[in-house]
This record gives sequence, structure tokens and C-alpha cells, in this order.
Amino acid sequence: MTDAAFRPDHGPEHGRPGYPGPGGPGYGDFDEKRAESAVRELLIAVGEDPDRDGLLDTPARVARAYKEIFAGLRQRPEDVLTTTFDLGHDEMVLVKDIEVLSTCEHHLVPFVGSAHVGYIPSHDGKITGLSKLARLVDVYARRPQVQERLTTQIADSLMEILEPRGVIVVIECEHMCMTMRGVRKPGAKTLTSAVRGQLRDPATRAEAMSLIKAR
Ligand SMILES: Nc1nc2c(ncn2[C@@H]2O[C@H](COP(=O)(O)OP(=O)(O)OP(=O)(O)O)[C@@H](O)[C@H]2O)c(=O)[nH]1
Ligand SMILES: [Zn+2]
Repeated sequence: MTDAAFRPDHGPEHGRPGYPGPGGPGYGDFDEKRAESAVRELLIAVGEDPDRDGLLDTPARVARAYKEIFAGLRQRPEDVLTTTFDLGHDEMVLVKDIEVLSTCEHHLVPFVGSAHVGYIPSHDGKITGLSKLARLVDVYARRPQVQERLTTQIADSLMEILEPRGVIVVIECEHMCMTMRGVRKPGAKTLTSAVRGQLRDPATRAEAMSLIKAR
């Protein structure tokens, strides 16, 4: 996969010499051996014996798991968001309750919850399959993330690829870094939203929000 295929949407670290991105190693490449030895080191660091029976295969297993959990680093939104045309529909399309399984980039523990993704198709009726909206959520969720960036990346890539009249993305998640450790507040939900184009109009936005809230 070439560096040029990816947009520099991961913040300033990307593309620094020696790091993935333009001018660095292949952006998104997964180095399984390096991941394995890092997990082995981590086990030693926490006071475990990586050579005891139960842990022998753990570094390789964790490396494979990380490859899967961060598979979105090797995917582009345009790989999943295929488009088609349907002139017949120019009203809002909203897919609710898309499961979000992501990883907090601060602590590398999960944050989980739901995404609600809606758009108003372009005047020429450019649309996408409903499942593709869920696939798009996964492309960005399967990376080291913060919830705010996850939300805006989904909204911005939809705007770019579907060229819709408007987009709304609302995400509600529970962060394990606030549950398992640190402040330890199970049940606290973080809500983020990104609204673009005509969905910024108060009435349209209110309609979308009432559809999202309706159970
Ligand atoms: N804005 C934002 N913050 C997040 C997200 N995930 C985790 N955090 C926060 O990132 C912050 C990191 O804060 P630090 O003070 O550097 O780290 P820390 O000492 O481990 O913080 P505590 O979690 O408060 O113990 C914490 O407040 C987390 O709750 C996210 O998706 N968005
Ligand atoms: Zn965290």
C-alpha cells in the first residue's frame, strides 16, 4: 500500500521521519514481529514470566489481535464507501445504533457504544448502501482514536465521497479508561456530534436528533 493512498488524518505525528506516513515507513504497515516482542517486554515489565506455559503464545496472539483491532489503519474510506445514483430519494437517510468498538489512543483500552449516521443525498442523488455507513464507522474506529476525531472523520469522509447536502454523525460511547482505571466511573457516556451542510439548519438538525433519540 502506498503512502500517497492515505490522507494525513491522524494528526501531526504522522509523517515524521521514522514514523508511518509520507517520508516514513509505509503508513499502516503492521509489523507482527515487532508487536510480539513489545508484548513480551510488556509482560516482563508488569512482573510476569512470558516463558511460563500459559503465556508462551500470548505475544503472538496479542500481535494478531492488534492487527485486527487496528485494521482500519490499512483501509481508506473510499475502499468501503461505494456510491451509486438514485434520483428518486432526496430526503434524509439515517442509520442508527451502529455498534462502535474502538480503542482509546491515550490508554490503548476499548471505548464502546453506538454511532448514528445520517445524510441528505446530493441533488443528483448520489447514495451509498446502508451497510457501507457501518463499514465506514469501522474503518475509523479500528484505529487508535479519540471519540471527537472518530466523529469528525466519519462526517468529513462522507461529505467528501458522497457530496451530500448535509451530514450528521452522533456517537455515544463508554470509555474503559474511565471505567477500569483512573477515575473509575462505570456507566458514564460521552456524546459527540459532527454536523455538516444543510443539517446545520436548526429544524433539519432537530428532526435528525429526534429520529436518533426515538426508541
Ligand atoms: N477528549 C477525549 N479525551 C479522552 C478520550 N478518551 C480518553 N480521554 C481522556 O484523555 C485524558 C488523558 O489524560 P491524562 O491526564 O493525560 O492521563 P491520565 O493521568 O491517565 O488521566 P485519568 O484518566 O484522569 O487518570 C483523560 O482525561 C481521559 O479521560 C477521548 O476519546 N476524547
Ligand atoms: Zn483512555
